[in-house]
Amino acid sequence: MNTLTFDTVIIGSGTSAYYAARGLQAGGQRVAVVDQQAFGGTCALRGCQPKKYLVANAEAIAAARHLSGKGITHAPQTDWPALQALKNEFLEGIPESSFNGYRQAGITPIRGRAQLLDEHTLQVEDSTLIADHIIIATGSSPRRLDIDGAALAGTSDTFLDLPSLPPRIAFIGGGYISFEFAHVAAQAGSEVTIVHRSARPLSSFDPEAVTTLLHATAAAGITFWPEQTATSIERSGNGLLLTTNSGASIEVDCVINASGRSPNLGVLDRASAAIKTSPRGIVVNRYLQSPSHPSIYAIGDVADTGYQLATVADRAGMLVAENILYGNRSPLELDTVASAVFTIPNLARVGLSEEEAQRQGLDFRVHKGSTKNWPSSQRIGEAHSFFKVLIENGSNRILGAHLLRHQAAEVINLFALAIKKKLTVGDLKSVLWAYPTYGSDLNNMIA
Ligand SMILES: Cc1cc2nc3c(=O)[nH]c(=O)nc-3n(C[C@H](O)[C@H](O)[C@H](O)COP(=O)(O)OP(=O)(O)OC[C@H]3O[C@@H](n4cnc5c(N)ncnc54)[C@H](O)[C@@H]3O)c2cc1C
Ligand SMILES: NC(=O)c1ccc[n+]([C@@H]2O[C@H](COP(=O)([O-])OP(=O)(O)OC[C@H]3O[C@@H](n4cnc5c(N)ncnc54)[C@H](O)[C@@H]3O)[C@@H](O)[C@H]2O)c1
Repeated sequence: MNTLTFDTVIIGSGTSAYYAARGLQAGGQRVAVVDQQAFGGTCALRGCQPKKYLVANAEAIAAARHLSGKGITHAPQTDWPALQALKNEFLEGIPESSFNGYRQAGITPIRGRAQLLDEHTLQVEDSTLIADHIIIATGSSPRRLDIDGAALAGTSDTFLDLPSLPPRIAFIGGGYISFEFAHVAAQAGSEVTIVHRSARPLSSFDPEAVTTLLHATAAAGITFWPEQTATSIERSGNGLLLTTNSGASIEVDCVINASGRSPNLGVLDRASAAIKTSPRGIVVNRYLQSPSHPSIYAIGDVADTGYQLATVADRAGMLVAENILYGNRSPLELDTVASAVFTIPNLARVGLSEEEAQRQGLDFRVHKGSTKNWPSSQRIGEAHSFFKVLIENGSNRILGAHLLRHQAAEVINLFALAIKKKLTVGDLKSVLWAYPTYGSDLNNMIA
């Protein structure tokens, strides 16, 4: 048994851990990063980045399709194995460069499964690690489906690595992953169904924008099945039969469970200290510290912050380093979190929803509409679009923006800056944006 001591040990090597480790090392600490899987974490290896390779392909196909008969004659087709090769080329080497990058930076990378024993002690395989502070950055995993035949369903990891594209795919869950992958699969030629348990999918986004996305989703050939909870999956001939609570069933070649992600709390299984958790993760104060165990901090998807986004994970990693080095002084502020679903077109939001602004009793006006008659939509054959901007009366500040259109994931960042910096309609209009661009269309959304 080997005993190693550090100032701080971080469990997990994902994006939140990266920023925490770098910050602590720069502050002079002896830091270790432990991971049981390939180094690099979800975003780089199994999430945001590889996904965008598939999305980029789908966007190219859709762009040509939307202009079919309007100056484009031969629609391109996805070569799925070649697309996978391109994505895998990007992934190759990330785990080793992540591991070696830590070492070169003077941070100790350790491979193995970590188990918390008490507030300062961890077991990693045959080693005991002792540290003044422990940061739990263990991320999240696909939620287990509690239905017959659950093991027949794949996860987002399965979809990202499919060697060939199944002709028929069903996604369980009406969230980010189902919608993004459904659009990818449909553009690549699959027959796609999304099975969702309630009437409204993507519940954190503006309902009108989501309704417009459902029109775009239907136009892309995707079937959306609302108010259907998956109850069983069984083998049927060469395929799978997915049945729902209404008794309806669908035969497909592949089922992907995208019904949400659960925090990875297995790290606490042997802990003598009762670290407080909720179904959303480890309970933390605004400094990302366990309220009952001050030597323990949690960041990223495993922390109960209400978000499972890479940007929130990164920010938490940076702040936790400051809080450990200098005493709790940097709270996690989540007032301006821009978020996008990479469907075709993108769905994006930042700031307050209409409902939230009403609940806060704010005096505001709403600018909303479609861009489909604007040149920026017409020149790309964009048939489905929606925007909604909330502007405070009196101050003329932007309170929230909700976009469903081409490049929405980029344009939402302009609104994020406006909200963060409390810019007014006048401030935004005083900028001479590059024109004609999707960014410059912002002027027409706030007028
Ligand atoms: C398909 C998909 C697409 C996504 N797309 C986006 C996007 O476009 N934009 C966005 O903002 N977010 C996106 N996300 C979310 C984003 O990936 C996560 O919010 C982010 O990666 C969380 O980072 P993390 O540092 O908390 O954990 P992770 O990156 O998940 O890292 C946790 C690490 O901890 C390790 N670990 C767990 N338990 C132990 C243990 N006991 N001992 C040792 N190691 C352990 C794991 O092996 C893992 O490597 C996506 C997620 C998925 C699944
Ligand atoms: N673009 C991005 O930023 C991005 C992309 C992918 C994932 N993510 C992150 O990862 C998280 C997990 O993604 P996700 O899509 O798995 O979860 P999600 O929470 O976005 O959506 C899951 C949906 O599945 C529904 N559901 C649950 N059980 C069901 C059942 N048995 N039958 C039918 N429907 C069911 C839920 O009501 C929910 O709406 C997201 O919340 C997000 O934070 C972000």
